[in-house]
Amino acid sequence: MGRKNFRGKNRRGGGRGGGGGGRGDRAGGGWKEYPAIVKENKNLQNFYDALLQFPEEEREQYWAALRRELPNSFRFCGSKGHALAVKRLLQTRYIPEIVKIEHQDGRPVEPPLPVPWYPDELAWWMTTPKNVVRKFPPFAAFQKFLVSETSIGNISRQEVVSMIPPLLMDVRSNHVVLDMCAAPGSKAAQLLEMIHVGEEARVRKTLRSFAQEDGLDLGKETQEEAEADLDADPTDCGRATGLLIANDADYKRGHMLVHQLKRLSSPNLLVTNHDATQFPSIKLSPDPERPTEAKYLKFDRILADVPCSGDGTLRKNPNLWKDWTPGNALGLHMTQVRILVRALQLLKVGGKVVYSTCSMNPVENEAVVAAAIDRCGGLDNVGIVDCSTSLPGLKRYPGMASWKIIDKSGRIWSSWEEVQKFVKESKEGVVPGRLVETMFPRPEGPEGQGMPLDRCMRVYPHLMDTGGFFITVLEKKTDFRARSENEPKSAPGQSSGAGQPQTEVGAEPNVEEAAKPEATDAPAAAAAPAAVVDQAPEPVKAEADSKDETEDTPMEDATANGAKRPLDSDEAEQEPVKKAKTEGATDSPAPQQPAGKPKQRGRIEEPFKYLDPSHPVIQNIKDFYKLSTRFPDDRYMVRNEMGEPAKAIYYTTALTRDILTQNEGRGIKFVHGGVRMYMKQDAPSAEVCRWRIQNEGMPIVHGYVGEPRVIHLRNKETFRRLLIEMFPRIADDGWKEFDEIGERVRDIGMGCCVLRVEPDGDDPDFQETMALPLWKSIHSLNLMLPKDDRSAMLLRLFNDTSPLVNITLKKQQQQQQKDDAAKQDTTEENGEEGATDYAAVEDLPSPE
Ligand SMILES: C[S@@+](CC[C@H](N)C(=O)[O-])C[C@H]1O[C@@H](n2cnc3c(N)ncnc32)[C@H](O)[C@@H]1O
Repeated sequence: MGRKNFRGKNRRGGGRGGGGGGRGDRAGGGWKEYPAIVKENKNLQNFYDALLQFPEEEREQYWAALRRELPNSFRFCGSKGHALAVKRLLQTRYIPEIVKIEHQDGRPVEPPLPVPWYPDELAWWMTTPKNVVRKFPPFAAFQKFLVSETSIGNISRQEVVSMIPPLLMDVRSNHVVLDMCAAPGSKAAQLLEMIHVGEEARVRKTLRSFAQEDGLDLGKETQEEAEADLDADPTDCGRATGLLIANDADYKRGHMLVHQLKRLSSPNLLVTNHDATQFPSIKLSPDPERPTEAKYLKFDRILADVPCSGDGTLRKNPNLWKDWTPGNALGLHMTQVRILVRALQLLKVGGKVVYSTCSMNPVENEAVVAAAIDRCGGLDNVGIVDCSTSLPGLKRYPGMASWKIIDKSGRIWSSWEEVQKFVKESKEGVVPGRLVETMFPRPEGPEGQGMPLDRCMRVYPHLMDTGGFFITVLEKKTDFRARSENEPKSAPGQSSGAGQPQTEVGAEPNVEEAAKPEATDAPAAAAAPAAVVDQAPEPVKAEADSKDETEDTPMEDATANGAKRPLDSDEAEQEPVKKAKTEGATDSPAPQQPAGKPKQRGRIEEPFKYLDPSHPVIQNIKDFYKLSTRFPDDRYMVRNEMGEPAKAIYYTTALTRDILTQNEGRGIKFVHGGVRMYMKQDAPSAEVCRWRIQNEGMPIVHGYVGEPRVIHLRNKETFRRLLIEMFPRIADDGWKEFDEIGERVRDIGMGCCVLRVEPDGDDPDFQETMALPLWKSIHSLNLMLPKDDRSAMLLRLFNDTSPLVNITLKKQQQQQQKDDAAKQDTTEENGEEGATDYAAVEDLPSPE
C-alpha cells in the first residue's frame, strides 16, 4: 500500500497523553464529527466549573477534551501466548501500512500505540477515531482485522478508562469474583480472563508429568509451560478453580453479557439476573466437619460498576450534552449506596470491592463511598485502599473531600444543614427535589473526620485524552452487620454498630441474612429464598420485602438514567448479530400467565442437571476418545428437566457444580453456566461415538484425549487447505494431498478426533499451538469450526480473505432444512442448545 490520503473537515485538535490539553495540533486535516450535536449545556458547565474549580487554562482543556471525539482503543484478550500472537500481527502487518496513510495536509496518520499503564502492552489506542477507521478505505484492512478478531473474542474494543477497575482488583486464578452490574460485559470479560491467566501452561505442565505414563504426546515444552507456577492454583491439576458470577438486573442486557462472555468458553463462569441491591446469598455444600451448618458463598473480589448518570461519557454519547439534567444523578444515589452496601456484605474479610462510575458527580461517587462505609460501621470495618502507586503512568486526581449538590431545579446546595434550614423556613416544609443527607459531604467534627476520600481516583478526560471515570477500592476488615437506611446512627461516643447485632428494617436487602441476628458469613437458611424477585419455583415474598427501597428511590429512575441508557457504539458493536434469537434464552414460548396474576418478568431458564459419571454416554465418550482417567468425569451437565443427554453435554468447574446443585429450586436466576463440551452428531456406524467434541470445549479436554484419536499437524499449507476447504475428499487417494497427515487421516477411525496444530517454529507468523475438532467420514474430512473462526484464522495466519470452498453446499442446505424442521419438534432441550449450533448446521459432516 502506497501513501493513502483521506479527507474530511472540522477535525478538532487534541491527542492522547498530552498531560493537560493533549496535542492541539490536529486542525487542518481530518474528518467530520457529529456536526448536528451542539456540545453545550449551561447547567452542566456551571455545575462542574463550580465543583472542579480548575484554573482557567485547565478548565478550557477539560471542556475541549469532552467536545472531541474519543480515540480508538482496543485490548488483546485470551491466554497470554495467544494474545501476544495477535498483537504481533498488529505490529508487523498493520502498523507498517497505517503509517503510510496521510491526512489531507500531508501529515502521516499516527499509528496505534500501547496504553502506557496497561500490563504487557496488551491495550492499545490511536488518535484516529473509531468511525474514521470504520469508514475510510485506507483503513479497510486494519478495520477487517479488528472486526474479525473481535468477532472471535481475540480483541475487545473497550474504552481505555473502562479497563481500569478490573486492573485494580488483583484477581487470581482461585478467586471467587462477583460483577454486580456486568452488562454488556467488557469488564466482566477482563475479570474472567484474569481468572484464566497461566492456566493453559499449568495444565500442560501437570499433564507432562504424567505424559509417559498416560501415553500422551504433548509436543515441545513451551517457555510459558516451563515457567508455569503450579502453586498459583494447586488443587485441580493446574485448572483455574476460581469463579466469576456476572450479574445484571436487566434481562435483555444480561443476554448481551452472555453473548460477550460465551466467547471466552469458560467453565468458571455463571451469569445471573438479579437486582444487585438484593443479590441473593448463594448456598454451598456444608463443610464435612460441620455437616448440619449451612454455608454460603462469599467473594474475594467484587466489582460494583454501578448504573450512573454517565456524564464522563459525553465523548462517546454526545446526546448527553442535551439530555443531561441535574436530577439524573440524584435519582441514582440511593440505589448506588444499596449496591455498594450489598457488595460489602457479600465480601470475605480481607476481600476487596471496586466501586466505579463513569460519572464525575460526587453525589454518585465520594458521597456513595462515604455513605456505604458509614452504613457498614465505619472505617474500622471497611477501609479505602490507597492506590496511588498502582498503574504508574495513569494520570488521575484524588477524590474530593467537599462538594456541592445541584438539585433538580439547578439550585446549588452546600450542606444538609442548609437544606434543613430551608425546609424549616419555607411554607411547604418539604425537602426540595430528592435531596437526602448522605448526598452531602460529611460534617466537620469528630463524626466527619478521617474518611480518606482522597484515596478515591478521578480520571478526567483532559488528563490523558480519555473518557471520565471514578474508581475506589474498598477492603473489608472484619465482619459486620450493616445499619439499615432507616435506622439512626448511634449517638456520638457510642460504637458505630460494628459487629453488633442490629434489627434490620425493610430496607436491608437480604432477608436470609437478616433472619439470623448474628449472621456474618453464614446467613441462616431461610424457608423462602429472600432475593427471588420473580418466577421462582417456590413463590416467595420479595418485592414486598424491598418496598421501602422502591419507595424512597424508585428503581424506575435508576433504570431510566442508568440501566436503560441507549447502547453506546462499543456496546452496539458487541451486540449479537442475530438479535431476534437471544442467546441463552430458551426456545420455549414465554410461560403463559394465569389470568389475574401479575406478569412475570424474564423467562424460565432450563434447569442444570449433572450426569452421573457411570452414565453410559459418559462411559462411551471416555472409551472412544481414550480419555485419561485424570480428566474429571463428575462435572458433566445437561440442560433439560429429564437430566438426560439429548443434544449437548456441558462441562463446569467443581465449584460451579456445587453452586448449581445446592441452589436448585431456591429461585436464584442463573441464565448461563457451563461450556458446551460434546454435541450429538449423526454417526456413520455404531462403533463411532455420536458425541463429537465441540470447539468451545476443546481447550479444556484435548490434553487428556488418547493418542488413538489425535492427529498431529505441523505444515502450514496443510492447515490452510483444511481451513479453506469444507469437506475435502480423502477417498480415492484424496488423502495423498494432505502431506504429512495424509496417511494418518487415511488410517484413523471414523468420527471426531483432535487435530493438534504444532508449528515447527520456522515461520514467525505460524507459532501458535492449537487443538481443533476434526471429523473423519468415509469420503471426506471436515474441521468442525464455525465459518467466522475459519475466516479469522485464514486472515490471521495467511492474510487470506478468499471465501471458503464448500463442494457439498447443496447437500448442506438440504440437511439444514431437515435440521430446522427437526429443531421445531424439539421441546425437551432448548436453553442454550436451542441457539444455532453453526458447526452442526453449517459444517455437518457430509452424509455418507
Ligand atoms: C454502567 S453499566 C455496567 C457496564 C459493565 N460493567 C461493563 O463494563 O460492560 C450498568 C449496568 O447496571 C445494570 N443495572 C442497573 N440497575 C441495576 C441493579 N439494581 N442491579 C444490577 N444491575 C443493574 C444495567 O442494566 C447496566 O447494564
